[in-house]
Amino acid sequence: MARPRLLVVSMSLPVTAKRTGEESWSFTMSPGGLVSALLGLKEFETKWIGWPGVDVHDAIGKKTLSITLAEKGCIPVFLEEVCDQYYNGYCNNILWPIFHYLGTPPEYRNDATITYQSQYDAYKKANQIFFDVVKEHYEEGDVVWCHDYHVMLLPQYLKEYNSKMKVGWFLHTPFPSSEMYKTLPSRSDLLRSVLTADLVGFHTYDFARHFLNACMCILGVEATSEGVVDQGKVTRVAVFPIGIEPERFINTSELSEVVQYMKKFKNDFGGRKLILGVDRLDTIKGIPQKYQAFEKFLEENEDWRGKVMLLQIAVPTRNGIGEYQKIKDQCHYHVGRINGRFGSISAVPIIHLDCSIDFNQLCALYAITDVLLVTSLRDGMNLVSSEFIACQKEDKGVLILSEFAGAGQSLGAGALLVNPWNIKEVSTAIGEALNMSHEEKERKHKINFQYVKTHSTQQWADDFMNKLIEITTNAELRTGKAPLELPEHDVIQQYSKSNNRLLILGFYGTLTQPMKNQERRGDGMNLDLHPQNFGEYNMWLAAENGMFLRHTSGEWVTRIPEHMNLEWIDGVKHVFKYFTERTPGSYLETSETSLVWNYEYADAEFGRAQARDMLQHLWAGPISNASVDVVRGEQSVEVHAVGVTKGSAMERILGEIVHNKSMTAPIDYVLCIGCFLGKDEDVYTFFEPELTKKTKSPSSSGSDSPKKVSATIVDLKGENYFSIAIGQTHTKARYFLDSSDDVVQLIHKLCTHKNA
Ligand SMILES: O=P(O)(O)OC[C@H]1O[C@H](O[C@H]2O[C@H](CO)[C@@H](O)[C@H](O)[C@H]2O)[C@H](O)[C@@H](O)[C@@H]1O
Ligand SMILES: O=c1ccn([C@@H]2O[C@H](COP(=O)(O)OP(=O)(O)O)[C@@H](O)[C@H]2O)c(=O)[nH]1
Repeated sequence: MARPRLLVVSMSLPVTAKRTGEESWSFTMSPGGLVSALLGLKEFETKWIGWPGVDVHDAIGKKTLSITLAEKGCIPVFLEEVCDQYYNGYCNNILWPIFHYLGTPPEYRNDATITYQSQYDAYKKANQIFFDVVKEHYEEGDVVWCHDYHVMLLPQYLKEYNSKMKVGWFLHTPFPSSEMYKTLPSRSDLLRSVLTADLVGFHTYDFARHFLNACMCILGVEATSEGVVDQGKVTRVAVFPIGIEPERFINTSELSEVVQYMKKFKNDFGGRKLILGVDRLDTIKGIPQKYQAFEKFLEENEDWRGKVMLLQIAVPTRNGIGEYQKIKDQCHYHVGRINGRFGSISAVPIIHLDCSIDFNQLCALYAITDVLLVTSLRDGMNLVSSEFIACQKEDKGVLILSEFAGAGQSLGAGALLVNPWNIKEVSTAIGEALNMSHEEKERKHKINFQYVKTHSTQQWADDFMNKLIEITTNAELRTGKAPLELPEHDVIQQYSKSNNRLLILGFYGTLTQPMKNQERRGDGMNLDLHPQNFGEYNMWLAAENGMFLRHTSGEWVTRIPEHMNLEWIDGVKHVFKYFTERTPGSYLETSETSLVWNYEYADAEFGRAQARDMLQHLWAGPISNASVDVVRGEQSVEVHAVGVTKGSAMERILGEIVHNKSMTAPIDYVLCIGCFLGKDEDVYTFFEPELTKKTKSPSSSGSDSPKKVSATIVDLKGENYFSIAIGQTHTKARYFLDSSDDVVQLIHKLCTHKNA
């Protein structure tokens, strides 16, 4: 299959432009791992849309820059006056610290024009500008891949413009715990927008889990292992750890120019062991902590003084932000102090460079490094670690890696993992690395080299794109369209023509109004699915997702599958009871396979807050390893065994009904109406295989026979099957009805027609 064209959208283009004349431009590579990684995307026809790193206000400038960038496959986004409050403000002074657990910054107090709101407005405006550029260049079939926290509103703008666009969003930073994320004032808008994408990707499982948790706690939507389900729409959430382009580093480190650099540097360093740090000069990289740990090491290991040095490449970044200027001063302070303390006339222990370096020199440094020291306080991935591994030569170095970098999960096995806040621990790790045996270094390197070689950036992009294409293609095949208006005439016609009819009706929201507090409190009606409410009808009642079944004239029978693990129930009940006692008006509904905590009669705001806390307790405790689904209802939290869906119960229910009814003719009419959660929508597709096959005799149950229902039981073709969702725009049902009133009217018409 031909690969679609890829529109990559990120804040920064891979090159930063500098004006050299009225119509001329020069370029340097933009800093950071995102750019390094995406430059490795070779197998897609790609256009890259982003900010060129410079403000351009005149028409000639914009035109000439656009033409020059087009030769590099890049399309500029001119952010002009919003740039400062957008990039330095909302993105890097609000989102970045929150996403990296550095806290929520207070509003600026010394400039009334820079407020939280003004920065968020700039963020919205900038995302709108990105959208305008994508819209201008989008061609049908393109995949739009949005990158990072700078463009969280873009998926929504794109989908509102064209719901068929294939849109992915990938976050390169950590996604913080929901406790941290929920401090962000615009938390809901950003989540809702991201959820409009078809696929949402993260570097690690932790980040994905935090995101799902935030969606559940803040938006109250259902989160499953597949992603987020909201009003029937599923947003897939998955993990794609990024890599590097290993060949680029391996090959470069073999160039003769690089070998020359290696010799030169070794000579310059005078035989001392080299500890290397390569980071953007960012608050998250823990550079002051690194210096303190090195100082501690020198303090406690007199023998090593003069025999080891730390070279820190501190790549300039985000100079317009006060915090970044402060961190520079802090680093300089530590370097001066430590060099003063442990330096000699011939050498100082730390070399700190406030600049980026040439790629060949970087590879040469990686190749001769004895210890790469990564002390990020938080880091999405940290590609420097992988680059170092790729460049290593015969005499292997050791990777000391912060456990708070995403890379810790991938490269931890071949590294010394440290907590960068624990100065003593990092200092000890430095000693361990410097004293490590050759064999141990080889062993560790081998593990990581294997990983780095096989998890390339190309692989990462392929995985993400393949998943995105698979999801969007399947979605097209599965429904291809929104549900249709119900052809009422056909429903009635087919009903009257048929001999053996099956009507499957949901209860809450289908036969009842969706209930709000006041309504239920007011009328005092008992709306439980209780046989006494249906006693006069000849029908079957299924409760608890089909786990219990009875005819109105009979007794309840249990249909719990054997081997269903229900060990989690006691622990969950304990947590539910705790919250019931502390939330006036809430109550607990228990059953054999599920537990529901309902706060519909509690104070709405407090109930929601309690539900959020309860979910945290559940995830951390009783359900952390259990096979359960957690369903967050509008005013309830439900926990039930995995796989307990209405569709999976259909087979059992049907078997029971058929058995009891001693059916002679196959079912030739099915009407299935409901207002179900996403996971229960399989009830609509349960009969679908029947529609595509011819009715077979009981003896011809060959391998192509649908597994679910015997051919003698059901005879459906398509025109006599109607699946109907109430009030859902994304659904597996074929048709929709607006409300339960419509359901009642429809049933009424079927009855009168029959009786006429
Ligand atoms: O463009 P800047 O503001 O100078 O920032 C540079 C990039 O920093 C961040 O990089 C992240 O992406 C890397 C690759 O996935 C990852 O390894 C690293 O841990 C992250 O910090 C930022 O997310 C990018 O958008 C910036 O371009
Ligand atoms: O002078 C330099 C030194 C390093 N890098 C690159 O910057 C990236 C840093 O990526 P990482 O994922 O480690 O962290 P980020 O800066 O994205 O937070 C790596 O690809 C480095 O090769 C750079 O552009 N210039």
